[in-house]
Formats: sequence, C-alpha cells, structure tokens
Amino acid sequence: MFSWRIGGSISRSVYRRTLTMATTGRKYRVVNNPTVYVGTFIHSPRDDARRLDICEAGAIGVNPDGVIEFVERNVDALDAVLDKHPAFKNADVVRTQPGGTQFFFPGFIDTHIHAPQYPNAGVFGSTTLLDWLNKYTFPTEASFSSLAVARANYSRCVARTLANGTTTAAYYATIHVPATNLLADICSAAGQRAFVGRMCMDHRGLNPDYYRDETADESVANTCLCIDHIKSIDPAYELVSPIITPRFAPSCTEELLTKLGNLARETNLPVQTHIDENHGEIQLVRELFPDHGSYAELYHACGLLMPKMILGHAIHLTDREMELIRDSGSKIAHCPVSNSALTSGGAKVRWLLDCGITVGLGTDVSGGFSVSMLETVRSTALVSRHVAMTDGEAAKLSVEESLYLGTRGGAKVVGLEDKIGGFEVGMEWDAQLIGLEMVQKEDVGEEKVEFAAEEVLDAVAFDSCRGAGPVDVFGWESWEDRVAKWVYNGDDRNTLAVWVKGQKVWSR
Ligand SMILES: Nc1nc2[nH]cnc2c(=O)[nH]1
Ligand SMILES: [Zn+2]
Repeated sequence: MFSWRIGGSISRSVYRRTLTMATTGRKYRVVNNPTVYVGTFIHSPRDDARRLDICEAGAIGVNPDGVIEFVERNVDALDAVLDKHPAFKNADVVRTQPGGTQFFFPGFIDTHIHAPQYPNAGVFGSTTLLDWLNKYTFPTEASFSSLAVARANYSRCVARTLANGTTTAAYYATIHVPATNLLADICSAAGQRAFVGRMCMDHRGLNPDYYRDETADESVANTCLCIDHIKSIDPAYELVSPIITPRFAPSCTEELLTKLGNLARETNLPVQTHIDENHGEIQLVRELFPDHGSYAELYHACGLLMPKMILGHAIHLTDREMELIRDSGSKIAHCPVSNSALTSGGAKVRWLLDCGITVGLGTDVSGGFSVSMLETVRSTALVSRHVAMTDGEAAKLSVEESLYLGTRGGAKVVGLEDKIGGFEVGMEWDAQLIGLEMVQKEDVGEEKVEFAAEEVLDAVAFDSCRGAGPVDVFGWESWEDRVAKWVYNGDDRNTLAVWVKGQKVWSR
C-alpha cells in the first residue's frame, strides 16, 4: 500500500515511485483487499445541492477494484452486514472514531489547476492577469524544459494536492513533452486521478519567444506525443487521461484553435481552456480576432464548444456567450480564489447554475494561491456573498452548495459523474477521512473567574503540537454545524487519509 507522511518525506516518496515507473516502464496496477468502511458518511445527494446526506451509522463495502459494492445504513452490528455480503467476510475494516468528530467525505475534484505554477503559489503581488502571465508565469513554466525542475515541482504538487483531499485534478502542464509526460507518470505512480494537458500556445504576439510553440502543426504533433504516452501507461484512461489544452485565445492562432477542435472530435478527448477572465484579456481577444463577435463565438467557430469542454473562469460572459456555452453543453470551472487574487472579478455562479450550466470548482494555482480545494469551497461561499452585495441575496451559495460544486459538480465537469463525487453502489471509492478536534469536557473547565495565561495557552499549544487541526467541536453542534466549521476553519490537518479507486494514497 502506498502512503507517506506529510513533512520532509513527501516528495521523496513520490519521486521514488516515479523513478521506478520511469525506469521499468511497468504499468501501475493496484489490487486491494475488499474493505468495509464503517461509521459516519457525508456526501451531497446526486441531484440536490442544497442539503447533505448524512449517514451516522453506515457501512460501505469496496471491492478489490475499488468499486462500491454495497451501502448499508443504520448499521447496529457489523456481523449482520458481513453475513449479508459474504464476499466481505474477511475484508479489512476501516472505522471512523466514535464521538462525532470523524466522517468519510468524497474526494475533492479540482477542475482547473496549473501544476507547473505550484512553485509560485502565493506569489502574485498586485498584478492582474496579463502582467501576471509575463512577470511570474511564463518564466516559471519555461523552466520546465528541465526534467529535474519538472520532477521536483510536479512531485511536490501532486503530493500536496493529495494531502489536501484532491482525488481528481484537471492539470494544465507546459509546452514541454517530456515534462508533461512526467506529470502523467507522477500522477499514475502516486495514484491520483488526473487529466493531464500539454499546453498549446503558438501565437507570436502574446507568447514570449522563449516560451511558445513554433507552429500550429508542431503544437498538435507534440500534443499527440503526450496523448500516446498517457495511452501507453494507462490504456483505458482508468486513472490518468490526456486533455487537449489550448492555453487561451490570445495565446493561439485561429489555425491552432481549429486544429485542436478537430483533434478533440477525432479522439473524443476532453478539452480545457480559459474564457472571459479579465477585461484586458477580453479586449485583446476583440483586437486579435475582429471577425468574431465575442470570445465564446470564436471558440464556437473553431469547434471547441462541446460537452467535453471545460472553460475556466467565465466571469464576464454576455448573455449571448452564456447561451452558446449552455447550448453546446460546455462546462465551467469556477476559480474563486484566483478570481479574487488577480482581481479578475466575481463570477455569477448562481446565474450560471440557474441558466442550466454545469459548474465545478478549480484552485487555478497559481492565479489561485492555494492548492486546497477546501479553501476553494470556502471562497466559493465567500465570493458568492460579495456577488450578493450587488446582485441580491439569491446569489449566495451555502456551505452545502459549495461542497456540492467541489464534488458532484466537479465530477460532472470532468465527465465522471457515474464514477466519483458521491457514495453509491457502482461508484469508485474516491474518499477522504476528515477528523475534527473534540474539546474535552475537562478542557471546557469549571466556572472560574481567573485564569493563568499559561493555562489557556497550554491547551492550544498542546493540540498544535499534536497537529490536531484547527477545528474545535464542543459537542453541541449538529453534523451540519460540524461540516460548516470544517469548511470555514479547516485545513489539510483535518484530512486524515485519502483513497482513490479504493487505494489509500495518503494518510497522516
Ligand atoms: N488564471 C490563469 N489564466 C490564464 N489565462 C491564460 N493562461 C492563464 C493561466 O495560466 N492562469
Ligand atoms: Zn488557469
């Protein structure tokens, strides 16, 4: 079983596995014991974003292929469950701790993240999109011409996202074929479900000379090399899949956009790009492509709007653009942390949802400063409150809705809604075990008027030393309250273990 501890050894563990992959060319195959997960499960109902389905005494049986075979509720005795499911008689058992502080939750699905930008997370100053690209992003991405740079940074990025409960990620890579293939190898070796896209950018205007494709044909040919590589390590795209990735309209010629649209149709692969993120960018698209009425009309004309298209940001869509996107079945990756950090704007998520568009969440590292999808869920709720200050109360998204977007919504965006995002029979066990800290009764203490300062500080210092995580539960909270505390106060210390397709890929 592959797991590693957070701390100094993260990258080394992934690195070792990666080297094995690279040197032996072995395909990654995991066979687990049948396992029964027992205790509290919380997930979003498939078709109801407004509430959580909370099962306090459940048992979920996961077979050696990582597929859920049964879901039992109101379980009094595990023996009775095992009698009913004899194939699980000798199964491993993983239990949540009693006492209302632990629960299983679906793994997060990051529908938009730039893996090579991970080293820049948190470094963006006061830039906005176009100067941010030139100042921070293009130079960093260009450095991935070195496989050593790619190995160090991609290992770290995959380890950190897993440790934060991201079981599926749609990654943008760089233009470099070897480094992009290495990212796919690392995801496969670490056991993360991933879409890995080689960045396509052939425009001689916006892209710097030191970092771009020479021609549209070269860009397509190199993309095909990456597709072939991923096919060679994961032929059925069970865990890792290619994704066609035109960076965004200003980085691409119309010839390249059209060729990538054709490639998507020929290969039936998903596609990802950016749209309507920033006013300066939208103006640039108008100037570069004057024959097209709008950003979305350009993509539509190039054959890129389709059900397997994931559009990042979509902050400043016109009504006509919204209709084109909705009618094409394209999906949207909402990136609230990035949209705030780069002061791009507040996407009107309620409007998109009401219009019938499928929305998931993306960290958009490093436009977004955090790899944490929990942070992204939190920012989804917060940014919607800012939108509500101008658009009205209805724009607010609840904790429940924000979590839905980070799990079920993301699953729909990447086309895996029948496999991941919730706990139903036939779905795969992509899950995280969440732990909160119960403040013991004696910690609450007797009624006292005076406290010694050390007495107060010691209690907190003690928990911090144990790495117990920042969420305190006092015992009076409903499960909904506990989940809200996790969303608004939690971090990766609350993510105790992570599974993808039944394989434990991380634990504290
Ligand atoms: N947020 C973001 N927007 C982009 N538009 C084009 N490239 C990028 C990128 O790397 N990040
Ligand atoms: Zn992006």
